[in-house]
Amino acid sequence: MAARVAPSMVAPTDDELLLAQADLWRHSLYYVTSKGFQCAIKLGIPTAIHRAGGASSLRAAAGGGPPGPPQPLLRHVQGVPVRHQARHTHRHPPRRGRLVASRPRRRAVPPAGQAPVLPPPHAAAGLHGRLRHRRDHRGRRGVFRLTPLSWLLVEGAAPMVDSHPCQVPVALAATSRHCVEAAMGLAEWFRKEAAPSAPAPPSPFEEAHGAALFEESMAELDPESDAMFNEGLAAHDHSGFATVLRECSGVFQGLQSLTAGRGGDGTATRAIVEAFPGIKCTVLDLPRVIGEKRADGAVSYVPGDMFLSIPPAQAVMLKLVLHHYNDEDCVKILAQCKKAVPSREAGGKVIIVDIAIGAPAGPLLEAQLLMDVAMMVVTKGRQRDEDDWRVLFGKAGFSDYKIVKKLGARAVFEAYPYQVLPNTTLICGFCL
Ligand SMILES: C[S@+](CC[C@H](N)C(=O)[O-])C[C@H]1O[C@@H](n2cnc3c(N)ncnc32)[C@H](O)[C@@H]1O
Repeated sequence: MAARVAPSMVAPTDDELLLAQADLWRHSLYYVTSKGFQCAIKLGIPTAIHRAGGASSLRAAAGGGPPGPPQPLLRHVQGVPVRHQARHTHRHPPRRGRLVASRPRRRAVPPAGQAPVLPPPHAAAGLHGRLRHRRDHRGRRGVFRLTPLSWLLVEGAAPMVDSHPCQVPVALAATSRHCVEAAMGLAEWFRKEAAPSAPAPPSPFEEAHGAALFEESMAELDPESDAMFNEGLAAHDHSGFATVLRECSGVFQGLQSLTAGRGGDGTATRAIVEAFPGIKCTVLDLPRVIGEKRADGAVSYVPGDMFLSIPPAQAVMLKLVLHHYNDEDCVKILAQCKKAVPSREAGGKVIIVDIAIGAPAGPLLEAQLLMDVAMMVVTKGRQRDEDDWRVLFGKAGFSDYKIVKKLGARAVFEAYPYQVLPNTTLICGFCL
């Protein structure tokens, strides 16, 4: 039986329906962009172009001449992170190739009550579009060169760009079957989440694989995949930290001591000491990560659980930590931070490096929104916008906070404990 159209409903026009059909194809097939991107990385195309001196034919980059991958196949690899070196002459500076194809259309703010349309996932990579054959100034066809993104994907060398370790492990982890399978269970997971009486389910990742990402259970279940995820995590977390130290030097200047909560292998902490040799730094991480190590030049290592206690210091740094957790757990962690630092007057503060959703519309905002969904799929965490951060710091009992600087999709915050003034009650910046 045909569905009836209520008199108040206005049916879409033919043109709208034709566009809707194209939208349906796009939304159904965006995964191809991600998988094409993965394919380009697995073929080692950025590395090969780099080895060839920065410009190469795609066939050569993807495995040499015959019998390398057939050109028609390569042409259809979506999201290859390279661009054409089209008509490079001194008079005409190199033009960008067409790999960054159609820009996502601006979407109007949805009417009240209507769900916003999430930006197209592939747009976050800013890479979609087909390779087009062009000739360079020597008449060679299909010559490609590295884009800024492919600089991050060159393997086998020291970081190509200051403080940006190779991001191949990040891309391979994010596009792995583990993450894709977890996302495929989202509808089932939402049903469980919404069930009124049932306990909240674990993350979709844990539901799908029976182990929690970045936790002991994953190492026990599948050590090889656990190692892959941890490698991706380290590359992700360390990328761009030198920029933070340069651009936000005031956050660290004058500090006497700092504890890095969930400090991992201490790479970021060692970079702090290198840039600010006067700071006595401590890395806190789980016993299985710290092992027997207790000191490494100016950095001390303490095994422990930050939910239980954090080694005291003038500042505690939580770099890319809180987005792994829901608000309840964040409040517990921040409570331990407050115990670990002195009053604001004595320079006590918590330094937070994390995403603050709210970039202007475009690739940065799309990346932030996709990272929000990704955290929901793989952990129990989320990304937060500025309002969420304000509410969280308030709930955790901090007197005030400020965003020191936004750097790309991330932001650097300082949160201050209550200021205790003589003969006064506590001052709370959130209430004044
Ligand atoms: C995403 S964090 C690393 C981020 C790190 N702050 C950075 O920016 O490089 C991952 C680390 O958190 C550690 N970790 C997880 N739970 C922890 C806890 N309860 N207490 C301390 N460390 C923890 C893990 O062992 C892992 O090394």
